[in-house]
Amino acid sequence: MAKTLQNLLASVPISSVIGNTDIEISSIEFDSRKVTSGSLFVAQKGTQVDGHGFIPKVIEMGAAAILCQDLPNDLAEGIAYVQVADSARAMGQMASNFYDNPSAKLKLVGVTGTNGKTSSVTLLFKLFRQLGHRVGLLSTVQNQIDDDIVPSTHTTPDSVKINELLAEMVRRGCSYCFMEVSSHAVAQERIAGLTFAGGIFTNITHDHLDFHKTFDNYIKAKKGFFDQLPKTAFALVNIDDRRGGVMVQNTAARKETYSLQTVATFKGKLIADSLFGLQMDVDGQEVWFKLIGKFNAYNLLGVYGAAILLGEDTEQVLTALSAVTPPPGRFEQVVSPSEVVGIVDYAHTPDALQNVLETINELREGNQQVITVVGCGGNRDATKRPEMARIACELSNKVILTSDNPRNEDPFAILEQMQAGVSPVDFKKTKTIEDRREAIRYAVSLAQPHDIILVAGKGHETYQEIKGVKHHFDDREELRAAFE
Ligand SMILES: CC(=O)N[C@H]1[C@@H](OP(=O)(O)OP(=O)(O)OC[C@H]2O[C@@H](n3ccc(=O)[nH]c3=O)[C@H](O)[C@@H]2O)O[C@H](CO)[C@@H](O)[C@@H]1O[C@H](C)C(=O)N[C@@H](C)C(=O)N[C@H](CCC(=O)O)C(=O)O
Ligand SMILES: Nc1ncnc2c1ncn2[C@@H]1O[C@H](COP(=O)(O)OP(=O)(O)OP(=O)(O)O)[C@@H](O)[C@H]1O
Ligand SMILES: N[C@H](CCC[C@H](N)C(=O)O)C(=O)O
Ligand SMILES: [Mg+2]
Repeated sequence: MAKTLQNLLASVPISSVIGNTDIEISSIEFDSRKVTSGSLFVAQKGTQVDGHGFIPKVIEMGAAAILCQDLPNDLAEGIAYVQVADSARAMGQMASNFYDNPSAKLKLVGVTGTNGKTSSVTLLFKLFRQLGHRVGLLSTVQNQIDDDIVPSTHTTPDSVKINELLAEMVRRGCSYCFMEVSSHAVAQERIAGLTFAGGIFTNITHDHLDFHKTFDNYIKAKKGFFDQLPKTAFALVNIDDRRGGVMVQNTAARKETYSLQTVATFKGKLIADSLFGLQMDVDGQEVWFKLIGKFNAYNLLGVYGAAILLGEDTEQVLTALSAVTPPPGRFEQVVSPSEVVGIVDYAHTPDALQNVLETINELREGNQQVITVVGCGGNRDATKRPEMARIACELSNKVILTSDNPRNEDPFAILEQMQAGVSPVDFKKTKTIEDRREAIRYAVSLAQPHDIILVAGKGHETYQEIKGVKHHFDDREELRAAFE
């Protein structure tokens, strides 16, 4: 189909059009800096600036058309203007049209929830490859098209990027794509216009209140994903989460559930959990998995359920899934020569930190001490800071509070907010060392053979972001170096 503005507007609700829509569009851009000759520029109202202010500039740069919510007072000659109620939403549909609706040409499954998205989509990706399919992946750690890795900048990319990647997946013969759907992505309409074959809900707990303001808004954003699923899709929810039912109350999709506690479409039971893996009963069959912790029992069960709903065979799914390894930076172990167990984990929310520390406490022997190194990100939800420090103290023998991507905030101010969550009794077990490298070295200096050091919050990340600059930093490398 020719990429004319007219064609790109198929299924887009329009308020008004000025100018000729029978023109070729070379690209869709929402960032003025990327506009070239023939681009459609999408003006969006962001959290920092209003993209409408760049309209005169992009016309100078050669834009052929403008998609906007507010028409400018001065209209330029020879430019097409399309006014819509929500430019981000319209852009999603237009991006799908631009790339010939790739999401409808493969089976696209989205995973949403506060924790477990990366873990679940990575398990699905590895599982479906094991089952012999060509698969795509959109995740926090990386995007992947069959064998090729495409670096990831967001948990969920913008709608143009999503469609570009999906189109490439289709071109390369992928029949499935598993993607993370963040709450930001739903709220900012990054998934508008996509055709999903299924959606999975893992859980919802405290995070991102800086962006969504209230927990209710955050729930609504996640629920928004299920509200827009078509009736041909499945909506698979963790029914053990209090909000599992609410998520799917207004969905047109087929509702399915998974649980470790109650009656559900997919029922599991945790039999044993150790530092080497999990033993579970899944729909009446006993299976060993290579992942650790009860939270991963949930991820595995959701993944298993989705695979069955996508038409795979139970036996084959369980056999393949039992061999799958976790994504990088999720309970990743780095063991020292004296057998101090370092664990690098991406727990960056109170719930994740609690889960991972509870898991460690359940698995440790009586004489193993738990030393936790943790920080909280700058320019992110500040309410989780005291909570995470409190949880770290409650569940560890020693806690070192440190920095985790301070971004544009003062790292010491973040640390003070963390310290506010430490009770007077716990104060003597904490130490604050702003420099993360020093913090990790100090933790290692305290550890006796067989002790456990949890380094939480950065997982797979290979940088420390300070004032807009990403400095190379990798918790796993730091642990290895400190162990030497
Ligand atoms: C808070 C947030 O989500 N911000 C995203 C948002 O930026 P924004 O609303 O602040 O944009 P803005 O700077 O105000 O600009 C408004 C508009 O003007 C345009 N502009 C701006 C400047 C210019 O010179 N020319 C121009 O045209 C911008 O492209 C934009 O369209 O839209 C941008 C373009 O799509 C995103 O890159 C940006 O992500 C930032 C980098 C970010 O850090 N986002 C994080 C919080 C995020 O999205 N995280 C989630 C979930 C994390 C998780 O839990 O896994 C994710 O999905 O990654
Ligand atoms: N199902 C789960 N429930 C609770 N905690 C989990 C679950 N799965 C993983 N975790 C914990 O949360 C951390 C992050 O997991 P994961 O990266 O899968 O989540 P995510 O939802 O992709 O996070 P993000 O929002 O940053 O993309 C893990 O390192 C682990 O500590
Ligand atoms: N995707 C999440 C990850 C946070 C990871 C943590 N290391 C931090 O920087 O806060 C976010 O952007 O909020
Ligand atoms: Mg993720």
